[in-house]
Amino acid sequence: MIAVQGAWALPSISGTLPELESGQSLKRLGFVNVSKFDRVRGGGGGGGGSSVRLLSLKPIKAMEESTASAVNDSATISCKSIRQSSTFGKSTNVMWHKSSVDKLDREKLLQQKGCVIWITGLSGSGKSTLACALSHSLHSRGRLTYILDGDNCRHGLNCNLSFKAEDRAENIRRIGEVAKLFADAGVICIASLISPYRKDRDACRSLLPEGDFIEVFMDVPLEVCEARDSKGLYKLARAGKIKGFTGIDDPYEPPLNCEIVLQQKGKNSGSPCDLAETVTSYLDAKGYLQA
Ligand SMILES: Nc1ncnc2c1ncn2[C@@H]1O[C@H](COP(=O)(O)OS(=O)(=O)O)[C@@H](OP(=O)(O)O)[C@H]1O
Ligand SMILES: Nc1ncnc2c1ncn2[C@@H]1O[C@H](COP(=O)(O)OP(=O)(O)O)[C@@H](O)[C@H]1O
Repeated sequence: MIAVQGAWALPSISGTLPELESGQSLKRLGFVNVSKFDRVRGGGGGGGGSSVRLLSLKPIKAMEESTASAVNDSATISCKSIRQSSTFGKSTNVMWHKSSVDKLDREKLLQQKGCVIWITGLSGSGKSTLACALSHSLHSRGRLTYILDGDNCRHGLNCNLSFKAEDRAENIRRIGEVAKLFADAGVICIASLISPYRKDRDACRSLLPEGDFIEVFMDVPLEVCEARDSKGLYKLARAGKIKGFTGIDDPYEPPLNCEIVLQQKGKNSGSPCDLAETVTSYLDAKGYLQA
């Protein structure tokens, strides 16, 4: 059992050996890099087990100093903030805070590399189905994934956005930013949304380090998507009951140079599991399935 009091003020962190001695549990909590502890015997438990405590940690105030840290021998907790404030869009006087636990630490813990798999294509091209098959396949191999589905995100995060071009752009920008956070967390993030405009997808790509944005194009002809029409939306669009439907009276710009193209032209052009396997093999070959 580990007890940690207060997120910024950490008067004591205690636990039992060998949990704490290995540092694993604390690392999992994301607070400290620990190599040495003060040991406290007994403590009224009667079980004779050792317990370990980090003593004399000073409270950290994140905003006050450029580097706030609490040191006890070799145990250090730190939170660095860049002193110079900046402006981002409408956010003025904002500062970046850097934690002592970084992406590499999290990737080591998860034994994988965080990245974004961006699945783009027409409605009905199989984006959501591939996202689910891929997530299932990776999960069964012990890899942590998370799906950001366009349809699903429009139920909450993006419920104030329509399908006009600037709202689609904002939808994609937000999902791109969230996907970036997931990748930074070490997660294999699967974003599945039409994302019809090249420049919006490229903007999301530019948020990530080289190689970490893997664009997957569901290359499925409109006729095939329309024949599937699993939600009946093409029928409504053809009847003029939905305006600005992608592929009917709204544009879709296919990628020019993406990492993976999944073509489904004929009837037997690959089951969702086959398609997921293609993506998994790519991730494996590029080293994303190990730390
Ligand atoms: N006008 C119009 N055009 C396209 N799609 C429409 C539209 N209106 C509603 N829908 C439904 O919304 C889903 C697409 O949402 P996305 O967030 O992926 O779209 S976008 O990336 O912002 O273009 C899409 O889901 P998928 O079929 O899974 O692609 C549709 O169910
Ligand atoms: N690889 C595939 N082969 C044949 N049918 C598929 C495949 N992937 C998806 N489908 C079917 O196509 C329809 C649309 O799939 P869906 O994943 O909802 O597409 P999207 O998310 O792009 O709108 C569903 O009925 C689904 O069962």
